[in-house]
Amino acid sequence: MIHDGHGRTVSYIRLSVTDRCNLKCFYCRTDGEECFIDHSNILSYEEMLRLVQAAQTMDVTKLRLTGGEPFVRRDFLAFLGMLREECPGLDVRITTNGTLLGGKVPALKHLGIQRINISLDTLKPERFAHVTGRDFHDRVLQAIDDCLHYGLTVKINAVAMKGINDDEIAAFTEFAKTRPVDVRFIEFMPIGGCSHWKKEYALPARDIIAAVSAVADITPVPKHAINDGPARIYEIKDGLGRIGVISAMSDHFCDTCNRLRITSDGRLRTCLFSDKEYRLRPILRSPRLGNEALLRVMRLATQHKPLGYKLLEKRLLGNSVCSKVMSSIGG
Ligand SMILES: Nc1nc2c(ncn2[C@@H]2O[C@H](COP(=O)(O)OP(=O)(O)OP(=O)(O)O)[C@@H](O)[C@H]2O)c(=O)[nH]1
Ligand SMILES: C[S@@+](CC[C@H](N)C(=O)[O-])C[C@H]1O[C@@H](n2cnc3c(N)ncnc32)[C@H](O)[C@@H]1O
Ligand code: SF4
Ligand code: SF4
Repeated sequence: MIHDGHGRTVSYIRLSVTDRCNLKCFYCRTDGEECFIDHSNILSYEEMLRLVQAAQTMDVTKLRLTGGEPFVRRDFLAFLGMLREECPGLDVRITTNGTLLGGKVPALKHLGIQRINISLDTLKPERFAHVTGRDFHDRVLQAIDDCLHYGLTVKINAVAMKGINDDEIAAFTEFAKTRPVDVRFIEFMPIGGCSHWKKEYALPARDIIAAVSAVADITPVPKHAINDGPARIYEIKDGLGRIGVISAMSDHFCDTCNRLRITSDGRLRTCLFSDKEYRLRPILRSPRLGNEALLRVMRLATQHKPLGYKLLEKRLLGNSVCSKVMSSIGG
């Protein structure tokens, strides 16, 4: 088990397989012009597999595949197959916008995917189109139903924004009451050079929980396992599902942070809020350097993993805590 300089252990990698996405959620893709990483700089699946295998030797047990939109990348299912074959025992999860899942859920099940996080900020179709730029609300609802039908564990991610979807907390609570899903409200984070974040959008977790409590009887669930995510989860009395909050802004969870991020062009980021990156691609592509060199950098990076909330307090970039957009970091 590898420890960082603040005594935390790393057991979880978030790997972005692409920076491309078929949606343009206004809180995430703030890059005005379409500006994607050049194909030649995107890691091949073989290179990604090498990174994952190296991470496993550092006792990483959980891998989340994210993006951009992971299902936009060609042969993504084949990559899942490679991971299943080459990394048995690894807990592989996916975070997706759900819009491209149509017809793929049986294959996911077959490939051993048991858990999936699907983003859905609103239960209103017109609002969905307004927030994401595409009219795909039906597809996401269908994807959630398909995943539940095939027995996958589903978490819903909803970025909570005052003036945008704060009037839907009761509706989402009902959604979680009537389906076996965790609906997690995420506080809007000021990520990306020209982030659209404004304090007027801020909806702190305590206000969300107060609004949920007004319509349901909820009880906090204690965290148990090292790989429990950053969400604080609440059971709903007589509900099939649960409600959660990811309070990255108002009540940070940096002291239990157990994760590293790798972008699709092979840059290791030790904190969502820090622009400091460690370039793994040149090592992967060097004919001279092997896994030992990769591991050396990964260990060194981990030692210097910061406490993100301190960067948030400083907010050196004005509105934003870091310059890279969320869709190219992976969330
Ligand atoms: N600040 C911060 N936000 C995070 C971190 N990990 C995840 N998030 C945010 O939480 C939201 C949901 O992330 P997911 O991709 O669903 O991953 P997760 O919450 O770790 O998932 P689980 O392991 O299923 O709980 C996204 O907006 C992420 O950016 C983190 O370490 N720090
Ligand atoms: C960057 S997306 C990538 C995966 C996939 N495209 C999706 O939407 O689930 C991962 C998560 O980051 C969240 N996210 C994006 N921008 C955010 C922001 N500024 N603040 C909080 N969460 C954000 C999204 O809602 C999503 O749940
Ligand atoms: S990466 Fe995810 S959150 Fe960002 S624009 Fe695409 S679908 Fe929306
Ligand atoms: S802000 Fe950085 S240190 Fe804090 S929980 Fe997120 S990734 Fe970890």
